[in-house]
Amino acid sequence: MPAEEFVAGWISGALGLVLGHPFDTVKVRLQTQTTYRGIVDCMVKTYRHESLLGFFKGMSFPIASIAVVNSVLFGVYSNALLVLTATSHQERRAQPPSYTHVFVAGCTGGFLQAYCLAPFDLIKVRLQNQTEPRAKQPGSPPPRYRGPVHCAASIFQAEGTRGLFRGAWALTLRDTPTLGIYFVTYEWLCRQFTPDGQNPSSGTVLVAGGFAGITSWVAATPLDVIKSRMQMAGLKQRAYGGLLDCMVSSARQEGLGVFFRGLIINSARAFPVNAVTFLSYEYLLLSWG
Ligand SMILES: CN(C)C(=N)NCCC[C@H](N)C(=O)O
Repeated sequence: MPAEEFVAGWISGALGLVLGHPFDTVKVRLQTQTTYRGIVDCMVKTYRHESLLGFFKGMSFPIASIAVVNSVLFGVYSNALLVLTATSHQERRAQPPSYTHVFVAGCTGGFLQAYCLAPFDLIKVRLQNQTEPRAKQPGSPPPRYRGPVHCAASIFQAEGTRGLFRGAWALTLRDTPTLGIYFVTYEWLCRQFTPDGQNPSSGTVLVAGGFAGITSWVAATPLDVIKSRMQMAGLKQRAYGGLLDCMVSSARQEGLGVFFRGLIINSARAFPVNAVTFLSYEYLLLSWG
């Protein structure tokens, strides 16, 4: 099993993650809290109340976890294509796989990464939703979680391993098809702008990666909202009876627009994050031969 894809996936994912985390914090807050009037209001309030550091809450854990998550995604995707088409990453420009194979390999990568991602994502969302300033201010209550390890330990103590996988179902449903869409969009755009048999230029990779990110996140947003709400359930809002109950009661209370909360910020974040992720992934694999 070629291992370079796993390492390239890890490094490229980490670069994309740092770039996109401030957008991600605003998105999670808009999806799970009703105190903000929109993106700008959320950004202004976060900055005033918590300074620039507020945008980077909950980032240390994803940085550590991206080693697992993105390397599983890209490593499984590439190795699934190897099984399906008997071609290595280097051979795939000369013998491009069919879009069906790309979709199936993407879904497989998405499905497996979702299970690795679930506990890390839960902790990230819980920490991002703590709006208390970092520096202790007189009269303000201390945040519920002191950091990622404390957050993980508290959830584990209260609810056991199952608690750490809260929202995992919604996450799997979100990521399995949308990662198929992600890789198909990337491949399709690369092929449109690249002569047969050649490697795509850096510009093509940036644009194709960016649009792959946007397309997949547009498709993922409805389940992303549900996933974030289920992860927060039981803390501030009421616990839901399951995924369907969360969907129905969110739609009843807030209208169908609720499924598109965070869509704009998700898309704005997705372009630079995935442009950088794919560019560094392709570059690393090319330079390792
Ligand atoms: C629609 N979904 C779930 C994705 N496209 N997932 C791939 C993640 C890529 C990058 N780390 C990001 O966070 O955008």
